[in-house]
Amino acid sequence: MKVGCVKEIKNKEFRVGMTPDNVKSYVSAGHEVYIEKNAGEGSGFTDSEYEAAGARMIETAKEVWDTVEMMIKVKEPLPEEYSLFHEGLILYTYLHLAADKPQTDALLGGKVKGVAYETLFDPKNGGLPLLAPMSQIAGRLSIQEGAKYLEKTFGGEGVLLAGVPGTPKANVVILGGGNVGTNACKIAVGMGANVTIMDISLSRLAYLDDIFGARIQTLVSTDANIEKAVKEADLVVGAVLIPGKAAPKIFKKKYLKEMKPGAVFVDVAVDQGGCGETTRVTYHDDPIFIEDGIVHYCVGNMPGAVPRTSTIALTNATLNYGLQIAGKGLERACAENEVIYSAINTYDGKLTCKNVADSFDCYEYTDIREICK
Ligand SMILES: NC(=O)C1=CN([C@@H]2O[C@H](COP(=O)(O)OP(=O)(O)OC[C@H]3O[C@@H](n4cnc5c(N)ncnc54)[C@H](O)[C@@H]3O)[C@@H](O)[C@H]2O)C=CC1
Ligand SMILES: CC(=O)C(=O)O
Repeated sequence: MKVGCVKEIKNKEFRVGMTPDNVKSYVSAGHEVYIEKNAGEGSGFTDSEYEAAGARMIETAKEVWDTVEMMIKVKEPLPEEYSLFHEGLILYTYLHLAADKPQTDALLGGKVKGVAYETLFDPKNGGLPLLAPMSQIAGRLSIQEGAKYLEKTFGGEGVLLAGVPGTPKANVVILGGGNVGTNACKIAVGMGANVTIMDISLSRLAYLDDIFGARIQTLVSTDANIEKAVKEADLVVGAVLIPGKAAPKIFKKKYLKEMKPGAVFVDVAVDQGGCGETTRVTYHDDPIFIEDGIVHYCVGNMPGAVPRTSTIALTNATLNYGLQIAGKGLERACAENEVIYSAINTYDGKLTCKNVADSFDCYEYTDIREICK
């Protein structure tokens, strides 16, 4: 198959969909690989490394889009890229459609086979194996960024997470105890903060209680518990997910006025629309805004800040499923490994992810198994 990769065009996005080592794997499997010149620059991969691995380096993104049967990216396509879609193209990337109707319309209209990293569910491989590595990174970064924006000169209340002997430690409240939440917890505990983590899953809370023991407080995520906890919080991390769906708005606007002025809210779940009523998307070059005295950090591509680590971590996970899809074609890859069905969000003009369809009122859901054969 002809597979390829273009330079990401999202604001301050430096990750890339394929490394030179990935290229070697695709070429060894008999595929032709097309890479846009300078695509790997932001992650520290040079054109000559891609060429040595067997890639054909292409001058423009348009030529790559026009040539390939399978495009391997990191972020969702942006409006400037919609006109480059062609019928039957396999687009293997993060899509986050529940937060993006224009993109959903473009993929359906272009009859693109949209294979979304974030909904691929593989119970034998950790649940959401193509989301997990970026969630690990974003979870860890959420505390690093939160600590920075708690500094007075960055607009925060002027509190050090760990405190020092004789002063109170900061209170960190984490909403959602999955991959982002667990990694945020690890760093916050490591930095010496008081950590409270909430989830709707009791079994997840039991797991967190087992691994962190007395160093954290676990609570069921209810409106009452959230309202009580955030009043005392210095840093709140939004880390909830219902795969494919728009995030539930559990961090309410009315809480802001009851919180400490200068407290920070890092909404990692912003890529699924955000779990804060006051969340709006921000970018790395202007990552915060202040509403009702609370600093909001809502960057939808947090791992893009550490692209070398993130590209390697992401492609470690995407390579194996990507090789299955390229090697067998999407249809046979699904038939032989049924977990891949769960990643297909759009196919032949139909919306095939139930949770995405449920997040909108306007699309009919089609069962992918009925049409992808
Ligand atoms: N902004 C960014 O750069 C990045 C954003 N993300 C996003 O972070 C979010 C979380 O991802 P993961 O941790 O990997 O998901 P996950 O599936 O591992 O964990 C989500 C957790 O949220 C819990 N949850 C669901 N509803 C809840 C509620 N009402 N209250 C409390 N907990 C609730 C679930 O039970 C689950 O344990 C996703 O939207 C993901 O796309 C991930 C990586 C990078
Ligand atoms: C998960 C995601 O959207 C990201 O890593 O940018």
